Amino acid sequence: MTSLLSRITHPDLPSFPERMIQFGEGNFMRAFVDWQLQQMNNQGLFNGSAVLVQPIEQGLSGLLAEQDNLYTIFLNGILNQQTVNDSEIITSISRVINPYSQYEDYMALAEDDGFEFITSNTTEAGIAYHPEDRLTDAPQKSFPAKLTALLYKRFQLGKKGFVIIPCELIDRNGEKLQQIVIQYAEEWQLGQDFLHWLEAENTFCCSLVDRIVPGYPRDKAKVLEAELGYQDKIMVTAEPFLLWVIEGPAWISERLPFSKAGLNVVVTNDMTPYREQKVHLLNGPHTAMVPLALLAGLETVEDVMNDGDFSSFVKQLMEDELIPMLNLPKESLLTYAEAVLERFKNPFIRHELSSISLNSISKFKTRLLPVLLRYQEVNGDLPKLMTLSFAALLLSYRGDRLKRQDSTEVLTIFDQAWNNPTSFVHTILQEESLWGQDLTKVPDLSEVIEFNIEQLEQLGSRAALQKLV
Ligand SMILES: NC(=O)c1ccc[n+]([C@@H]2O[C@H](COP(=O)([O-])OP(=O)(O)OC[C@H]3O[C@@H](n4cnc5c(N)ncnc54)[C@H](O)[C@@H]3O)[C@@H](O)[C@H]2O)c1
Ligand SMILES: O=P(O)(O)OC[C@@H](O)[C@@H](O)[C@H](O)[C@H](O)CO
Repeated sequence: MTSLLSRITHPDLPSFPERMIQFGEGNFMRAFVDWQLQQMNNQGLFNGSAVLVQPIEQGLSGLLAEQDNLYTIFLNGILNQQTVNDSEIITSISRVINPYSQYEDYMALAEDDGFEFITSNTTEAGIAYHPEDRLTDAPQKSFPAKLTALLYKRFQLGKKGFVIIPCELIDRNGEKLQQIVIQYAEEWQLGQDFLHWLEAENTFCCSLVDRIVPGYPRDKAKVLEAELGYQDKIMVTAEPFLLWVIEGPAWISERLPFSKAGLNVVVTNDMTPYREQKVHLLNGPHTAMVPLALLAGLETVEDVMNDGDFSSFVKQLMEDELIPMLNLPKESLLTYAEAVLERFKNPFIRHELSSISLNSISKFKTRLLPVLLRYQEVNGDLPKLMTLSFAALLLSYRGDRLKRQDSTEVLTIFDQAWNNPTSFVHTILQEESLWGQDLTKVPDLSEVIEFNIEQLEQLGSRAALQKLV
């Protein structure tokens, strides 16, 4: 039996002073932010580590502590025409605090002048306002409430603020986080001076992240451990490609010298085009392929890309239905789309369709629906491939075919609608809490979805798709 990765098995690994507070210890943050800190440290450009704060009660703090906060990252794929198959032990996390059992340690972070940066990824659900949160809770439930309590203590101690860069995949994440912090400050009556300090001493940035991180390599962990010669319960796999767009002042690039370290980080005063491109041309096709491919029995993004019918679907969806609707230079969209197709084909990582399917309804709403509606407005008819995927999504949410992974609220809406099969499509499309509007008002949409569901049921997903590609 090999030993668990730790500073005992690897006594010569370096440590760095704490400079960043990071909310979120999930796969993505460890393969994205902490990996980038490591690259800057490797080049002597940052000399810093992150303290991780576990945002919810259950998480990886125990496993990270068991491994002295070390873990291995595997980068596998093709970058700039070169095959990359690298592994590295990440040493840029100093410790992990679980505020549910270590609230005092958490609040003590406010006392340390060494901290300059705050980052986060608490999923799309994390940047939310919970009215029941109070300053006196230990800890508060929501991430923004926890952050407000920490910032307030920092202010009371008369210390400088932070550069705050959330990575959650929601639009205008930095502004949204700032708004909720201000809402708590007002609700908790923390005073005008604190509100002024928040504004003057802190820089909230919006950011957009891009790196495919399938996470723990369940299928080959044992083989990898045998190769490494140690056990690692929190190893993480990712693609080599990375993009971080940070909307904020130019001086951020000096204090966080990502670009100097050769990392693909853009600091800009307008991240909108980058977001449009990524959310609609990468996340959109992911979300569109999932229900059709799962119904056809495929398991991974790579399976989709190696399948003639399904890869044609993805390519045509991008070229015929998504790109023409995006308000960006066509050439750059085509170049981006080509790069995304290459990334989807990555033969070295196993990106499970079932993991992408989590919360597919809200993903469809943000990643595809705006483009579908724009297409209808511009062309006066509906996009064929997107509506087939939409039909497959509704079919897969009936609960009689695929395992669904979504909130109880969403699943209850579908279960209730399916109690009356004849009105199922109408009831679901009408549900404004799912789509932000009544979709039965979109010309022809109900009929097209009804027709596509029939096709999918009668012919199966592959044959229904073959009629269109
Ligand atoms: N995996 C990828 O390829 C990838 C790429 C870009 C962005 N992302 C985004 O990153 C997010 C996390 O992905 P991951 O792969 O690290 O998942 P993960 O399950 O490994 O980590 C999830 C993290 O979010 C926290 N969290 C979960 N629910 C929360 C809640 N309700 N409130 C506060 N915190 C909560 C958890 O504590 C954990 O730190 C996802 O929302 C995803 O959209 C993922
Ligand atoms: O991470 P999710 O579940 O929000 O979405 C699934 C994928 O579309 C997503 O993880 C992409 O791989 C990622 O956004 C690429 O940067």
